[in-house]
Amino acid sequence: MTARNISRFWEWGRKIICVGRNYADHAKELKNAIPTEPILFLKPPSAYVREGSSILVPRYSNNLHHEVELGVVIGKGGTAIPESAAMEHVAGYALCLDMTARDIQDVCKSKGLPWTRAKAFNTSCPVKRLHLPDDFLIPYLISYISEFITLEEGDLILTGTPKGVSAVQEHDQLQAGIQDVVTMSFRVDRQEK
Ligand SMILES: O=C([O-])CC(=O)C(=O)O
Ligand SMILES: [Mg+2]
Repeated sequence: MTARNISRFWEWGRKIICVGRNYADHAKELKNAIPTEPILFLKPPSAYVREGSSILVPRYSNNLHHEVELGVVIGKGGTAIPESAAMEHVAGYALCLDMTARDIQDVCKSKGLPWTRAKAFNTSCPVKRLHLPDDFLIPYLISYISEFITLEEGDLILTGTPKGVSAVQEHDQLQAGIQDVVTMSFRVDRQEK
C-alpha cells in the first residue's frame, strides 16, 4: 500500500494542510503567542513545486521567508480518525518548505485577515520525497485535523517550522534539508505574470 500510494502522490498532490506555531521556539522568534491547539491553514495543489522548477517571489511581496518543515503524506483517507489508528493513514514523508510572504502575513495579522495571499500563492510549497521512521506527534495532528477536514489519499500535512526562518532573495539558490537524510535545492525567481 505504502509504496504505491506515495508514488501516486508525486503525480497529483492534493490539498495541503499546514500547522502553524507548532514549535514554541518559532512562535517566540516571531513574537507570537504559543497556541493551546494547532493553528491550521491551507495551501491549494497549485502551491506544489518540485526540484528543477523555481520558487517564484510574488510580485506583491518584498520579504519572502523560507520555513523548513516535515510533511506527512496521507495514503488512506478518513474522517474523525482516532489517534490509535492514525499511522495506518500515513503513506510516507516529504521535506517541505512553507514559503511565506512575511510582509503580507504581518499586514493580515494586524487586520485579523486570513493568511491566504501570504501562504497559498503558486510555488509556495516546494517538496521532496523523504524516508523517515514514524514520529509520535503525527497521530495527534491526523486525529485533530480529520475531526473537521476529511483527509484524502494524496493530501499533505505540513507540521510547522522550528525556529530559524529568514528572508530569501530572487536569484538565490536555496538548499534545505535534514542533516544526513535528505537535501533539496530550488532557485528563487521573481514572478513575471
Ligand atoms: O507563519 C508562521 O509563523 C506559522 C507557520 O507557518 C509555522 O509555524 O510553521
Ligand atoms: Mg509554516
